[in-house]
Amino acid sequence: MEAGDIQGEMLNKTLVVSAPGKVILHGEHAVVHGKAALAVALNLRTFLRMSPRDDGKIFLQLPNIGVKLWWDLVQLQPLLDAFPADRTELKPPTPEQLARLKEFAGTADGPGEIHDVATVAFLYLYLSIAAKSGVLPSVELLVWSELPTGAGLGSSAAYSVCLAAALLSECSVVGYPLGEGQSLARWTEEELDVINKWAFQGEQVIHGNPSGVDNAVGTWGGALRYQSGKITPLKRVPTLRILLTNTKVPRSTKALVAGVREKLLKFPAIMEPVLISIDAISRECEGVLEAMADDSSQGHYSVLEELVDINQHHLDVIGVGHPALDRVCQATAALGLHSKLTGAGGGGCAITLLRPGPPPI
Ligand SMILES: Nc1ncnc2c1ncn2[C@@H]1O[C@H](COP(=O)(O)OP(=O)(O)OP(=O)(O)O)[C@@H](O)[C@H]1O
Ligand SMILES: C[C@@](O)(CCO)CC(=O)[O-]
Ligand SMILES: [Mg+2]
Repeated sequence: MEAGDIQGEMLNKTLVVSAPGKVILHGEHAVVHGKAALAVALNLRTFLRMSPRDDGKIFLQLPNIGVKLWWDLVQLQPLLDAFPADRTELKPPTPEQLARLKEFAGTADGPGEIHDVATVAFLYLYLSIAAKSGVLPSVELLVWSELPTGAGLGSSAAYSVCLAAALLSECSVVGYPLGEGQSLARWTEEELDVINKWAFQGEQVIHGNPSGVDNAVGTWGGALRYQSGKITPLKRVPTLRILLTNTKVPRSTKALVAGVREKLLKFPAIMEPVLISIDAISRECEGVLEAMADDSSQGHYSVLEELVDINQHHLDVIGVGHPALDRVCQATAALGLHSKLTGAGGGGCAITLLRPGPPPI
């Protein structure tokens, strides 16, 4: 996996930002309930291009989901009263704010799907960030991704990270990343922290109750352990070869996360031990990866493969499996390989751990 992080580049007043998707090795869903997850940045990215306009309009083009919308800024002005300018610390989006934005999104001009949650996430970040300066910038934004949307690879997080970085730069909350003569740059650690916190807001609009692991990887890149907001970069990680299989079964992370919460409330004594076990799998895997950094003997792979199998069974128990994912697990098992779902599950992508050397197919 190629380490990734947000990159920004200025091309004659046009800002281009990109952020990586992610794969969760272990810990999905458990991480929403305070357990540890291990995640790595993918070499597939989301790109955002923002250019200034001088006609008092704002354009939003989201070709991956067929959205093409524009508004006159005077239409957005009345919404600002729902976005306090003196916002000192980041609070979750309020139901009232989201209701007003969903209603407003219905008034946009343009042929695209106007109710997608991505439009609402954009409006939420745009108004929240612009409210700090009170000036609504007239810009056009195009967001395009290499990532399949809704497939467990962190597409919503990469989308939110790009939006946050671009809008925070436009409103001078963070700097423009590029210095004189530079063609590619990243923001400072402090600025990345601000971008990550705002990206989490975007995830809250899209996901409802995200843990923050996805936007953390989209912001910081590389490989990391994430637990309850604490980001620990994994410094010594061996190169792992991982096969990604997209079942192409559509699903909603928000609905899957809500389903696990319901099950946890219904069967706490049954579900909590499963989440604790997933936490232990994440920690065990981290230890093995550290050991592999010095010694990539095959023995370590056997342990990693066992952890993949145990985690996949736990994910079935908490209700986020899918027959299509089972088929991937069975097909790879027939070749002596080990697979698990990645991300929210219920369809989407599975990961298969490959050993060094030629694949068995
Ligand atoms: N490139 C994009 N352009 C516009 N909207 C996007 C884009 N990528 C993701 N989204 C938004 O994110 C939603 C998918 O988010 P969801 O969290 O369900 O899937 P995911 O992030 O791909 O998977 P996971 O959260 O399991 O990693 C899409 O329906 C859309 O609203
Ligand atoms: C399912 C989940 O754990 C990972 C989704 O990629 C949700 C989250 O942590 O926000
Ligand atoms: Mg997502």
